[in-house]
Amino acid sequence: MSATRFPPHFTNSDHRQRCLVQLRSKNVPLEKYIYLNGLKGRDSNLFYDILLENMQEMVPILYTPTVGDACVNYSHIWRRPEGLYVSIEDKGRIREVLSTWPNLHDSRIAVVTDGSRILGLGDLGANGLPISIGKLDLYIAAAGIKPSSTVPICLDLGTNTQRYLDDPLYIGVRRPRPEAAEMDAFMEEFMEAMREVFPNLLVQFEDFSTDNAFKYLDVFRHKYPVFNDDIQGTGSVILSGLVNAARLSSAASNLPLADHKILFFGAGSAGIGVAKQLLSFFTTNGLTPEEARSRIYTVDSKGLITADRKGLQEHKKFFARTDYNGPPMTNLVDIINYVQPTALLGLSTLRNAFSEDVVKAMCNHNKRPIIFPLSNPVHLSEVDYPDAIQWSNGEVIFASGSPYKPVAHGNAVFEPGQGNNMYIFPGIGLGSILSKTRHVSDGMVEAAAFALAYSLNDEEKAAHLVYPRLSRIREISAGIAFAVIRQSQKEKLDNNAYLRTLPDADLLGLIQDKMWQPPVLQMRTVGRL
Ligand SMILES: NC(=O)C1=CN([C@@H]2O[C@H](COP(=O)(O)OP(=O)(O)OC[C@H]3O[C@@H](n4cnc5c(N)ncnc54)[C@H](OP(=O)(O)O)[C@@H]3O)[C@@H](O)[C@H]2O)C=CC1
Ligand SMILES: CC(=O)C(=O)O
Ligand SMILES: [Mg+2]
Repeated sequence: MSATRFPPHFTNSDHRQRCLVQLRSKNVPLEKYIYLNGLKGRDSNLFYDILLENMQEMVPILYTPTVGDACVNYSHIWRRPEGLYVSIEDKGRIREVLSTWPNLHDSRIAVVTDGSRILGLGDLGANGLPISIGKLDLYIAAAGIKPSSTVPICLDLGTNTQRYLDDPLYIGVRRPRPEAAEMDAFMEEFMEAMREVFPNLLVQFEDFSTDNAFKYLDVFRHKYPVFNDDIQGTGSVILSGLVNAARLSSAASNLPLADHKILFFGAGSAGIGVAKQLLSFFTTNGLTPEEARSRIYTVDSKGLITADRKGLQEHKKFFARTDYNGPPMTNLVDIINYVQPTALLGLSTLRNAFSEDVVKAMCNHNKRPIIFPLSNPVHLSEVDYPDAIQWSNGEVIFASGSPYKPVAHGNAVFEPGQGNNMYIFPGIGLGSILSKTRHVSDGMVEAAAFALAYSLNDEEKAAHLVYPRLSRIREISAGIAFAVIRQSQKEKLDNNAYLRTLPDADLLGLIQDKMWQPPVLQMRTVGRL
Protein backbone atom coordinates (compact mmCIF):
# COMPACT_ATOMS: atom_id res chain seq x y z
CA MET A 1 0.00 0.00 0.00
CA SER A 2 1.52 3.37 -0.96
CA ALA A 3 1.73 6.13 1.65
CA THR A 4 -0.24 9.32 1.00
CA ARG A 5 1.87 12.39 0.29
CA PHE A 6 1.26 16.11 0.53
CA PRO A 7 0.78 17.77 -2.87
CA PRO A 8 4.13 19.06 -4.20
CA HIS A 9 3.27 22.72 -3.72
CA PHE A 10 1.54 22.42 -0.35
CA THR A 11 2.52 25.06 2.17
CA ASN A 12 1.26 25.55 5.63
CA SER A 13 0.39 29.20 5.17
CA ASP A 14 -1.63 28.42 2.03
CA HIS A 15 -3.44 25.72 3.92
CA ARG A 16 -4.31 28.05 6.73
CA GLN A 17 -5.89 30.36 4.16
CA ARG A 18 -7.58 27.40 2.44
CA CYS A 19 -9.25 26.40 5.71
CA LEU A 20 -10.60 29.93 6.16
CA VAL A 21 -11.93 29.90 2.59
CA GLN A 22 -13.61 26.53 3.24
CA LEU A 23 -15.07 27.83 6.49
CA ARG A 24 -16.37 31.01 4.89
CA SER A 25 -17.93 29.11 1.97
CA LYS A 26 -20.52 27.69 4.36
CA ASN A 27 -23.63 29.77 4.90
CA VAL A 28 -25.27 27.94 7.77
CA PRO A 29 -23.63 28.58 11.18
CA LEU A 30 -24.11 24.95 12.30
CA GLU A 31 -22.26 23.78 9.17
CA LYS A 32 -19.41 26.11 10.09
CA TYR A 33 -19.39 24.51 13.53
CA ILE A 34 -19.27 21.02 12.03
CA TYR A 35 -16.46 22.09 9.70
CA LEU A 36 -14.38 23.54 12.54
CA ASN A 37 -15.02 20.53 14.71
CA GLY A 38 -13.74 18.32 11.87
CA LEU A 39 -10.69 20.52 11.44
CA LYS A 40 -9.92 20.20 15.15
CA GLY A 41 -10.11 16.41 14.80
CA ARG A 42 -7.78 16.41 11.78
CA ASP A 43 -5.22 18.99 12.92
CA SER A 44 -5.86 20.55 16.31
CA ASN A 45 -2.77 22.80 16.20
CA LEU A 46 -3.93 24.33 12.96
CA PHE A 47 -7.44 24.72 14.39
CA TYR A 48 -6.18 26.66 17.42
CA ASP A 49 -3.78 28.67 15.31
CA ILE A 50 -6.66 29.83 13.11
CA LEU A 51 -8.89 30.40 16.12
CA LEU A 52 -6.33 32.65 17.81
CA GLU A 53 -6.01 34.78 14.69
CA ASN A 54 -9.75 35.00 14.04
CA MET A 55 -11.39 35.21 17.44
CA GLN A 56 -14.03 37.72 16.41
CA GLU A 57 -15.22 35.49 13.57
CA MET A 58 -14.88 32.07 15.17
CA VAL A 59 -15.94 32.55 18.79
CA PRO A 60 -19.62 33.02 17.81
CA ILE A 61 -19.44 29.65 16.02
CA LEU A 62 -17.62 27.63 18.64
CA TYR A 63 -19.43 29.33 21.50
CA THR A 64 -22.68 31.25 21.84
CA PRO A 65 -24.81 31.46 19.74
CA THR A 66 -23.93 28.53 17.42
CA VAL A 67 -22.77 26.13 20.14
CA GLY A 68 -26.43 26.25 21.23
CA ASP A 69 -27.48 24.77 17.86
CA ALA A 70 -24.69 22.23 18.15
CA CYS A 71 -26.00 21.12 21.54
CA VAL A 72 -29.64 20.96 20.50
CA ASN A 73 -28.65 18.80 17.49
CA TYR A 74 -25.64 16.99 18.93
CA SER A 75 -27.07 13.48 18.64
CA HIS A 76 -27.64 14.12 14.95
CA ILE A 77 -24.36 15.87 14.06
CA TRP A 78 -22.18 13.54 16.18
CA ARG A 79 -19.09 12.40 14.22
CA ARG A 80 -16.54 10.99 16.66
CA PRO A 81 -16.01 10.51 20.39
CA GLU A 82 -15.02 13.74 22.13
CA GLY A 83 -14.69 14.56 25.80
CA LEU A 84 -15.74 12.25 28.56
CA TYR A 85 -19.23 11.00 29.33
CA VAL A 86 -19.94 9.79 32.85
CA SER A 87 -23.32 8.17 33.05
CA ILE A 88 -25.71 7.53 35.91
CA GLU A 89 -25.26 3.87 34.96
CA ASP A 90 -21.58 4.22 35.94
CA LYS A 91 -22.55 4.74 39.59
CA GLY A 92 -20.30 2.58 41.75
CA ARG A 93 -17.46 2.58 39.22
CA ILE A 94 -17.01 6.24 38.33
CA ARG A 95 -13.34 6.10 39.32
CA GLU A 96 -12.71 3.42 36.68
CA VAL A 97 -14.50 5.44 34.02
CA LEU A 98 -12.50 8.60 34.79
CA SER A 99 -9.27 6.58 34.75
CA THR A 100 -9.76 5.88 31.04
CA TRP A 101 -8.95 9.52 30.25
CA PRO A 102 -5.56 9.64 28.49
CA ASN A 103 -3.79 12.60 30.16
CA LEU A 104 -4.55 12.11 33.83
CA HIS A 105 -1.44 13.79 35.24
CA ASP A 106 -1.40 16.57 32.67
CA SER A 107 -5.06 17.45 33.26
CA ARG A 108 -5.61 20.85 34.88
CA ILE A 109 -9.13 22.03 34.14
CA ALA A 110 -12.43 20.22 33.63
CA VAL A 111 -15.67 21.84 32.54
CA VAL A 112 -18.50 19.67 33.82
CA THR A 113 -22.12 19.99 32.75
CA ASP A 114 -25.08 17.74 33.40
CA GLY A 115 -26.86 19.19 30.38
CA SER A 116 -29.87 20.23 32.43
CA ARG A 117 -29.89 23.97 31.48
CA ILE A 118 -27.74 24.55 28.44
CA LEU A 119 -27.61 28.32 27.80
CA GLY A 120 -31.29 29.30 27.85
CA LEU A 121 -32.25 26.18 25.89
CA GLY A 122 -33.39 23.97 28.74
CA ASP A 123 -32.70 20.31 29.45
CA LEU A 124 -30.64 18.92 26.57
CA GLY A 125 -29.43 15.81 28.41
CA ALA A 126 -26.36 14.17 26.91
CA ASN A 127 -26.45 16.67 24.05
CA GLY A 128 -24.86 19.19 26.44
CA LEU A 129 -21.27 18.07 25.85
CA PRO A 130 -20.45 20.78 23.24
CA ILE A 131 -20.89 23.47 25.91
CA SER A 132 -18.03 21.94 27.91
CA ILE A 133 -15.96 21.64 24.74
CA GLY A 134 -16.73 25.24 23.70
CA LYS A 135 -15.80 26.65 27.12
CA LEU A 136 -12.53 24.72 27.05
CA ASP A 137 -11.73 25.96 23.55
CA LEU A 138 -11.96 29.42 25.06
CA TYR A 139 -9.64 28.40 27.90
CA ILE A 140 -7.14 27.32 25.26
CA ALA A 141 -7.54 30.32 22.96
CA ALA A 142 -8.07 33.03 25.56
CA ALA A 143 -5.78 31.91 28.38
CA GLY A 144 -3.32 29.59 26.66
CA ILE A 145 -4.25 26.48 28.62
CA LYS A 146 -2.61 23.50 26.90
CA PRO A 147 -5.27 21.49 24.99
CA SER A 148 -4.05 18.23 26.54
CA SER A 149 -4.70 19.73 30.00
CA THR A 150 -8.42 20.21 29.35
CA VAL A 151 -11.14 17.70 30.20
CA PRO A 152 -14.65 18.29 28.78
CA ILE A 153 -17.17 16.26 30.78
CA CYS A 154 -20.87 15.64 30.34
CA LEU A 155 -22.70 13.85 33.12
CA ASP A 156 -25.32 11.75 31.38
CA LEU A 157 -28.00 11.49 34.04
CA GLY A 158 -31.03 11.15 31.78
CA THR A 159 -33.28 13.91 30.51
CA ASN A 160 -36.78 15.15 31.12
CA THR A 161 -37.05 16.34 27.52
CA GLN A 162 -39.44 13.91 25.88
CA ARG A 163 -38.43 14.64 22.28
CA TYR A 164 -34.92 13.37 23.07
CA LEU A 165 -36.21 10.26 24.82
CA ASP A 166 -38.30 9.59 21.69
CA ASP A 167 -35.46 10.29 19.26
CA PRO A 168 -33.97 7.04 17.92
CA LEU A 169 -30.62 8.81 17.41
CA TYR A 170 -30.40 10.26 20.94
CA ILE A 171 -26.96 9.41 22.34
CA GLY A 172 -27.78 9.54 26.05
CA VAL A 173 -29.28 7.29 28.68
CA ARG A 174 -33.02 6.94 28.06
CA ARG A 175 -34.47 7.69 31.43
CA PRO A 176 -35.85 10.68 33.31
CA ARG A 177 -33.50 12.65 35.52
CA PRO A 178 -32.87 11.21 38.98
CA GLU A 179 -34.56 12.43 42.16
CA ALA A 180 -32.44 14.63 44.46
CA ALA A 181 -31.13 11.83 46.71
CA GLU A 182 -29.93 9.70 43.80
CA MET A 183 -28.28 12.70 42.11
CA ASP A 184 -26.60 13.82 45.36
CA ALA A 185 -25.10 10.36 45.84
CA PHE A 186 -23.89 10.37 42.23
CA MET A 187 -22.30 13.82 42.61
CA GLU A 188 -20.55 12.82 45.86
CA GLU A 189 -19.01 9.77 44.20
CA PHE A 190 -18.15 11.74 41.06
CA MET A 191 -16.34 14.56 42.89
CA GLU A 192 -14.43 12.19 45.15
CA ALA A 193 -13.38 10.11 42.13
CA MET A 194 -12.29 13.30 40.32
CA ARG A 195 -9.99 14.16 43.21
CA GLU A 196 -8.50 10.67 43.28
CA VAL A 197 -8.01 10.28 39.55
CA PHE A 198 -6.96 13.81 38.60
CA PRO A 199 -4.54 15.06 41.26
CA ASN A 200 -4.26 18.65 39.95
CA LEU A 201 -7.65 19.53 38.60
CA LEU A 202 -9.82 22.65 38.83
CA VAL A 203 -13.50 21.94 38.14
CA GLN A 204 -15.83 24.44 36.51
CA PHE A 205 -19.51 23.58 36.91
CA GLU A 206 -21.47 24.69 33.87
CA ASP A 207 -25.13 24.92 33.01
CA PHE A 208 -26.61 22.88 35.84
CA SER A 209 -30.25 23.74 36.48
CA THR A 210 -30.51 26.51 39.03
CA ASP A 211 -31.32 24.56 42.22
CA ASN A 212 -28.48 22.13 41.59
CA ALA A 213 -26.11 24.89 40.53
CA PHE A 214 -26.44 26.58 43.92
CA LYS A 215 -26.55 23.32 45.85
CA TYR A 216 -23.40 21.74 44.41
CA LEU A 217 -21.43 24.97 44.55
CA ASP A 218 -22.25 25.20 48.27
CA VAL A 219 -21.56 21.53 48.93
CA PHE A 220 -18.26 21.28 47.07
CA ARG A 221 -16.59 24.69 47.06
CA HIS A 222 -14.81 24.21 50.39
CA LYS A 223 -13.86 20.59 49.68
CA TYR A 224 -12.38 20.87 46.18
CA PRO A 225 -11.07 23.58 43.86
CA VAL A 226 -14.33 24.30 42.01
CA PHE A 227 -16.32 27.25 40.82
CA ASN A 228 -19.65 27.71 39.09
CA ASP A 229 -19.34 29.70 35.91
CA ASP A 230 -23.01 30.70 35.67
CA ILE A 231 -23.16 32.02 39.24
CA GLN A 232 -19.64 33.31 39.89
CA GLY A 233 -18.25 33.83 36.37
CA THR A 234 -21.37 35.73 35.32
CA GLY A 235 -21.39 37.72 38.58
CA SER A 236 -17.82 38.75 37.96
CA VAL A 237 -18.18 39.70 34.29
CA ILE A 238 -21.34 41.73 34.85
CA LEU A 239 -19.91 43.58 37.85
CA SER A 240 -17.02 44.49 35.60
CA GLY A 241 -19.32 45.71 32.83
CA LEU A 242 -21.38 47.72 35.31
CA VAL A 243 -18.27 49.46 36.64
CA ASN A 244 -17.57 50.74 33.13
CA ALA A 245 -21.22 51.37 32.30
CA ALA A 246 -21.57 53.47 35.48
CA ARG A 247 -18.52 55.48 34.43
CA LEU A 248 -20.13 56.19 31.04
CA SER A 249 -23.53 57.02 32.48
CA SER A 250 -22.04 59.20 35.21
CA ALA A 251 -20.97 61.70 32.55
CA ALA A 252 -24.70 62.40 32.27
CA SER A 253 -25.88 61.66 35.81
CA ASN A 254 -22.87 62.07 38.12
CA LEU A 255 -23.92 58.89 39.87
CA PRO A 256 -21.23 56.50 41.15
CA LEU A 257 -22.01 52.77 40.78
CA ALA A 258 -22.62 52.42 44.50
CA ASP A 259 -25.62 54.78 44.10
CA HIS A 260 -27.20 52.85 41.26
CA LYS A 261 -30.42 50.84 41.50
CA ILE A 262 -30.35 47.54 39.61
CA LEU A 263 -33.39 45.67 38.35
CA PHE A 264 -32.87 41.99 37.54
CA PHE A 265 -35.33 40.52 35.08
CA GLY A 266 -34.70 36.81 35.75
CA ALA A 267 -33.79 35.40 39.14
CA GLY A 268 -32.12 32.09 38.35
CA SER A 269 -28.52 31.02 38.89
CA ALA A 270 -27.22 33.81 36.66
CA GLY A 271 -29.49 36.61 37.96
CA ILE A 272 -28.92 35.80 41.62
CA GLY A 273 -25.21 35.16 40.98
CA VAL A 274 -24.83 38.67 39.60
CA ALA A 275 -26.99 40.17 42.37
CA LYS A 276 -24.74 38.61 45.04
CA GLN A 277 -21.61 39.89 43.32
CA LEU A 278 -23.07 43.39 43.23
CA LEU A 279 -24.11 43.18 46.86
CA SER A 280 -20.53 42.43 47.80
CA PHE A 281 -19.31 45.33 45.64
CA PHE A 282 -21.78 47.73 47.25
CA THR A 283 -20.78 46.73 50.76
CA THR A 284 -17.06 47.10 50.05
CA ASN A 285 -17.87 50.56 48.70
CA GLY A 286 -19.28 51.93 51.90
CA LEU A 287 -22.89 50.73 51.95
CA THR A 288 -24.27 48.76 54.88
CA PRO A 289 -25.52 45.27 53.96
CA GLU A 290 -29.11 46.54 54.27
CA GLU A 291 -28.45 49.59 52.06
CA ALA A 292 -26.73 47.35 49.52
CA ARG A 293 -29.64 44.93 49.44
CA SER A 294 -32.09 47.80 49.03
CA ARG A 295 -30.42 48.73 45.70
CA ILE A 296 -31.31 45.38 44.15
CA TYR A 297 -34.73 44.32 42.83
CA THR A 298 -35.46 40.93 41.31
CA VAL A 299 -38.24 39.80 38.98
CA ASP A 300 -39.16 36.24 37.99
CA SER A 301 -41.97 34.71 35.91
CA LYS A 302 -44.48 35.77 38.60
CA GLY A 303 -43.36 39.41 38.72
CA LEU A 304 -41.50 41.51 41.29
CA ILE A 305 -40.21 39.13 43.94
CA THR A 306 -41.59 40.04 47.34
CA ALA A 307 -40.98 38.41 50.70
CA ASP A 308 -44.67 37.76 51.30
CA ARG A 309 -44.92 35.42 48.31
CA LYS A 310 -45.77 31.85 49.30
CA GLY A 311 -43.36 28.99 48.45
CA LEU A 312 -40.49 31.23 47.37
CA GLN A 313 -37.46 29.17 46.28
CA GLU A 314 -34.50 29.38 48.63
CA HIS A 315 -32.19 31.26 46.25
CA LYS A 316 -34.78 34.05 45.75
CA LYS A 317 -35.39 34.78 49.42
CA PHE A 318 -32.44 37.04 50.19
CA PHE A 319 -33.34 39.69 47.58
CA ALA A 320 -37.13 39.43 48.01
CA ARG A 321 -38.52 42.90 48.75
CA THR A 322 -39.99 43.57 52.15
CA ASP A 323 -40.95 47.17 51.31
CA TYR A 324 -43.68 46.43 48.77
CA ASN A 325 -47.04 45.29 50.07
CA GLY A 326 -49.36 45.97 47.14
CA PRO A 327 -50.90 43.45 44.74
CA PRO A 328 -48.43 41.32 42.71
CA MET A 329 -46.65 43.57 40.22
CA THR A 330 -46.18 41.67 36.96
CA ASN A 331 -45.91 44.24 34.20
CA LEU A 332 -42.29 45.19 33.54
CA VAL A 333 -43.08 48.80 32.64
CA ASP A 334 -45.02 49.17 35.91
CA ILE A 335 -42.10 47.64 37.79
CA ILE A 336 -39.64 50.05 36.13
CA ASN A 337 -41.83 53.02 36.97
CA TYR A 338 -42.06 51.84 40.58
CA VAL A 339 -38.37 50.98 41.05
CA GLN A 340 -36.85 53.66 38.77
CA PRO A 341 -33.74 51.58 38.17
CA THR A 342 -30.59 52.94 36.56
CA ALA A 343 -29.77 49.52 35.14
CA LEU A 344 -31.96 46.71 33.77
CA LEU A 345 -30.35 43.28 33.46
CA GLY A 346 -32.03 40.45 31.53
CA LEU A 347 -31.25 36.88 32.60
CA SER A 348 -34.67 35.42 31.88
CA THR A 349 -34.38 33.50 28.58
CA LEU A 350 -37.41 35.52 27.44
CA ARG A 351 -36.91 36.82 23.91
CA ASN A 352 -37.98 40.43 23.32
CA ALA A 353 -39.03 40.94 26.94
CA PHE A 354 -37.49 44.43 26.71
CA SER A 355 -40.05 45.89 24.32
CA GLU A 356 -40.07 49.45 23.04
CA ASP A 357 -42.21 50.47 26.04
CA VAL A 358 -39.68 48.95 28.41
CA VAL A 359 -36.69 50.65 26.79
CA LYS A 360 -38.55 53.97 26.69
CA ALA A 361 -39.53 53.62 30.36
CA MET A 362 -35.83 53.17 31.17
CA CYS A 363 -35.06 56.29 29.09
CA ASN A 364 -37.68 58.29 30.97
CA HIS A 365 -35.84 57.69 34.22
CA ASN A 366 -32.26 57.94 32.92
CA LYS A 367 -30.43 60.11 30.42
CA ARG A 368 -28.25 57.09 29.62
CA PRO A 369 -29.99 53.88 30.72
CA ILE A 370 -27.91 50.75 31.24
CA ILE A 371 -29.65 47.82 29.56
CA PHE A 372 -27.93 44.43 29.46
CA PRO A 373 -29.99 41.65 27.79
CA LEU A 374 -27.76 38.77 28.87
CA SER A 375 -29.72 35.66 27.95
CA ASN A 376 -28.14 33.24 25.50
CA PRO A 377 -28.13 32.30 22.72
CA VAL A 378 -28.91 35.36 20.67
CA HIS A 379 -32.45 34.30 19.72
CA LEU A 380 -33.34 34.46 23.43
CA SER A 381 -31.94 37.96 23.95
CA GLU A 382 -34.36 40.24 25.83
CA VAL A 383 -33.80 42.92 23.17
CA ASP A 384 -31.87 43.13 19.91
CA TYR A 385 -29.17 45.77 19.73
CA PRO A 386 -30.54 47.69 16.71
CA ASP A 387 -33.89 48.06 18.51
CA ALA A 388 -32.29 49.18 21.76
CA ILE A 389 -30.28 51.82 19.88
CA GLN A 390 -33.28 53.07 17.93
CA TRP A 391 -35.72 53.17 20.84
CA SER A 392 -33.22 54.97 23.07
CA ASN A 393 -32.04 57.25 20.29
CA GLY A 394 -28.50 55.98 20.74
CA GLU A 395 -28.38 56.70 24.51
CA VAL A 396 -28.48 53.10 25.76
CA ILE A 397 -25.37 51.63 27.39
CA PHE A 398 -25.64 48.09 26.16
CA ALA A 399 -24.07 44.67 26.65
CA SER A 400 -25.60 41.37 25.59
CA GLY A 401 -24.78 37.75 26.40
CA SER A 402 -24.32 36.82 22.75
CA PRO A 403 -22.60 39.02 20.18
CA TYR A 404 -24.24 41.74 18.06
CA LYS A 405 -22.74 43.75 15.23
CA PRO A 406 -22.18 47.54 15.48
CA VAL A 407 -25.18 49.65 14.51
CA ALA A 408 -25.33 52.93 12.59
CA HIS A 409 -27.77 55.50 13.98
CA GLY A 410 -27.92 59.16 12.96
CA ASN A 411 -24.37 60.15 12.12
CA ALA A 412 -22.71 57.69 14.49
CA VAL A 413 -21.84 54.01 14.65
CA PHE A 414 -22.47 52.38 18.05
CA GLU A 415 -20.61 49.30 19.28
CA PRO A 416 -22.26 46.83 21.66
CA GLY A 417 -20.50 45.06 24.51
CA GLN A 418 -20.63 41.32 25.06
CA GLY A 419 -21.38 40.71 28.72
CA ASN A 420 -20.43 37.08 28.80
CA ASN A 421 -18.51 35.07 31.36
CA MET A 422 -16.10 34.11 28.56
CA TYR A 423 -14.11 37.23 29.49
CA ILE A 424 -13.63 35.96 33.02
CA PHE A 425 -13.40 32.19 33.37
CA PRO A 426 -10.21 31.72 31.28
CA GLY A 427 -8.30 34.12 33.54
CA ILE A 428 -9.80 32.70 36.75
CA GLY A 429 -8.83 29.21 35.55
CA LEU A 430 -5.30 30.17 34.57
CA GLY A 431 -4.68 32.06 37.82
CA SER A 432 -6.12 29.22 39.89
CA ILE A 433 -4.01 26.62 38.10
CA LEU A 434 -0.74 28.56 38.36
CA SER A 435 -1.23 29.47 42.01
CA LYS A 436 -2.39 25.87 42.72
CA THR A 437 -5.15 27.39 44.78
CA ARG A 438 -6.94 25.10 47.19
CA HIS A 439 -10.26 26.89 46.64
CA VAL A 440 -11.66 29.60 44.41
CA SER A 441 -12.76 32.29 46.85
CA ASP A 442 -15.28 35.10 46.41
CA GLY A 443 -12.34 37.48 46.75
CA MET A 444 -10.61 35.88 43.75
CA VAL A 445 -13.78 36.17 41.68
CA GLU A 446 -14.14 39.85 42.63
CA ALA A 447 -10.46 40.52 41.89
CA ALA A 448 -11.06 39.07 38.42
CA ALA A 449 -13.97 41.48 37.90
CA PHE A 450 -11.87 44.55 38.68
CA ALA A 451 -8.93 43.34 36.60
CA LEU A 452 -11.32 43.06 33.66
CA ALA A 453 -13.03 46.38 34.35
CA TYR A 454 -9.74 48.29 34.52
CA SER A 455 -8.28 46.60 31.45
CA LEU A 456 -9.87 48.98 28.94
CA ASN A 457 -7.24 50.86 26.94
CA ASP A 458 -7.54 54.45 25.71
CA GLU A 459 -8.93 53.46 22.32
CA GLU A 460 -11.62 51.29 23.93
CA LYS A 461 -12.55 54.03 26.38
CA ALA A 462 -12.77 56.56 23.55
CA ALA A 463 -15.09 54.14 21.71
CA HIS A 464 -17.28 54.01 24.88
CA LEU A 465 -16.86 50.24 25.25
CA VAL A 466 -17.76 48.47 28.47
CA TYR A 467 -15.63 45.39 27.69
CA PRO A 468 -12.26 45.22 25.93
CA ARG A 469 -11.91 43.98 22.38
CA LEU A 470 -11.75 40.23 21.93
CA SER A 471 -8.55 40.57 19.89
CA ARG A 472 -6.76 41.47 23.17
CA ILE A 473 -8.17 38.52 25.09
CA ARG A 474 -4.82 36.90 25.94
CA GLU A 475 -3.49 40.14 27.40
CA ILE A 476 -6.75 40.55 29.32
CA SER A 477 -6.69 36.97 30.63
CA ALA A 478 -3.09 37.42 31.77
CA GLY A 479 -4.13 40.49 33.79
CA ILE A 480 -7.06 38.60 35.31
CA ALA A 481 -4.86 35.60 36.15
CA PHE A 482 -2.39 37.98 37.82
CA ALA A 483 -5.12 39.50 40.01
CA VAL A 484 -6.49 36.04 40.86
CA ILE A 485 -3.04 34.76 41.89
CA ARG A 486 -2.31 37.76 44.10
CA GLN A 487 -5.72 37.42 45.78
CA SER A 488 -5.20 33.69 46.33
CA GLN A 489 -1.87 34.53 47.96
CA LYS A 490 -3.46 37.23 50.09
CA GLU A 491 -6.01 34.74 51.39
CA LYS A 492 -3.28 32.09 51.83
CA LEU A 493 -5.10 29.67 49.54
CA ASP A 494 -2.18 29.28 47.14
CA ASN A 495 0.19 26.37 47.04
CA ASN A 496 2.97 27.70 44.81
CA ALA A 497 5.49 29.45 47.02
CA TYR A 498 7.71 30.45 44.11
CA LEU A 499 5.08 32.81 42.69
CA ARG A 500 5.05 34.66 46.00
CA THR A 501 8.71 35.60 45.54
CA LEU A 502 8.11 37.28 42.18
CA PRO A 503 7.74 41.04 41.79
CA ASP A 504 4.62 42.06 39.84
CA ALA A 505 6.30 42.50 36.46
CA ASP A 506 7.99 39.10 36.71
CA LEU A 507 4.77 37.40 37.74
CA LEU A 508 2.96 38.89 34.76
CA GLY A 509 5.85 37.80 32.52
CA LEU A 510 5.67 34.28 33.92
CA ILE A 511 1.93 34.10 33.28
CA GLN A 512 2.44 35.18 29.68
CA ASP A 513 5.30 32.70 29.19
CA LYS A 514 3.15 29.86 30.48
CA MET A 515 0.49 30.47 27.84
CA TRP A 516 0.44 27.70 25.28
CA GLN A 517 0.89 28.66 21.63
CA PRO A 518 -0.11 26.38 18.75
CA PRO A 519 3.13 25.10 17.24
CA VAL A 520 1.68 24.61 13.76
CA LEU A 521 3.82 27.01 11.78
CA GLN A 522 7.07 25.71 13.23
CA MET A 523 6.05 22.11 12.60
CA ARG A 524 5.21 22.20 8.94
CA THR A 525 6.51 25.30 7.21
CA VAL A 526 6.91 23.24 4.08
CA GLY A 527 4.93 20.07 3.66
CA ARG A 528 6.80 18.37 0.82
CA LEU A 529 8.00 15.31 2.70
N1 LIG B 1 -24.25 36.41 29.62
C1 LIG B 1 -23.74 35.46 30.36
O1 LIG B 1 -22.53 35.39 30.61
C2 LIG B 1 -24.64 34.43 30.93
C3 LIG B 1 -25.93 34.32 30.51
N2 LIG B 1 -26.74 33.38 31.05
C4 LIG B 1 -28.07 33.27 30.51
O2 LIG B 1 -28.99 33.63 31.48
C5 LIG B 1 -30.21 32.97 31.21
C6 LIG B 1 -30.78 32.45 32.53
O3 LIG B 1 -29.94 31.47 33.07
P1 LIG B 1 -30.27 30.85 34.52
O4 LIG B 1 -30.34 31.95 35.50
O5 LIG B 1 -29.34 29.79 34.83
O6 LIG B 1 -31.68 30.23 34.18
P2 LIG B 1 -32.96 29.98 35.07
O7 LIG B 1 -33.90 29.23 34.22
O8 LIG B 1 -32.57 29.44 36.37
O9 LIG B 1 -33.52 31.45 35.34
C7 LIG B 1 -34.37 32.13 34.50
C8 LIG B 1 -35.07 33.16 35.32
O10 LIG B 1 -35.87 33.93 34.43
C9 LIG B 1 -37.20 33.96 34.94
N3 LIG B 1 -38.18 34.05 33.88
C10 LIG B 1 -38.53 33.12 32.98
N4 LIG B 1 -39.55 33.55 32.24
C11 LIG B 1 -39.86 34.78 32.71
C12 LIG B 1 -40.87 35.72 32.40
N5 LIG B 1 -41.78 35.49 31.47
N6 LIG B 1 -40.88 36.88 33.08
C13 LIG B 1 -39.98 37.13 34.05
N7 LIG B 1 -39.02 36.26 34.40
C14 LIG B 1 -38.98 35.10 33.75
C15 LIG B 1 -37.37 32.65 35.70
O11 LIG B 1 -38.47 32.78 36.58
P3 LIG B 1 -38.93 31.57 37.54
O12 LIG B 1 -37.85 31.49 38.57
O13 LIG B 1 -40.22 32.05 38.07
O14 LIG B 1 -39.02 30.35 36.69
C16 LIG B 1 -36.00 32.56 36.37
O15 LIG B 1 -35.98 33.33 37.53
C17 LIG B 1 -29.92 31.90 30.16
O16 LIG B 1 -30.38 32.34 28.90
C18 LIG B 1 -28.43 31.84 30.14
O17 LIG B 1 -27.92 31.54 28.86
C19 LIG B 1 -26.31 32.53 32.03
C20 LIG B 1 -25.03 32.58 32.46
C21 LIG B 1 -24.09 33.51 31.91
C1 LIG C 1 -22.65 32.12 28.99
C2 LIG C 1 -23.18 31.05 29.81
O1 LIG C 1 -22.47 30.47 30.60
C3 LIG C 1 -24.56 30.71 29.69
O2 LIG C 1 -25.29 31.35 28.94
O3 LIG C 1 -24.97 29.76 30.37
MG1 LIG D 1 -23.34 28.72 31.30
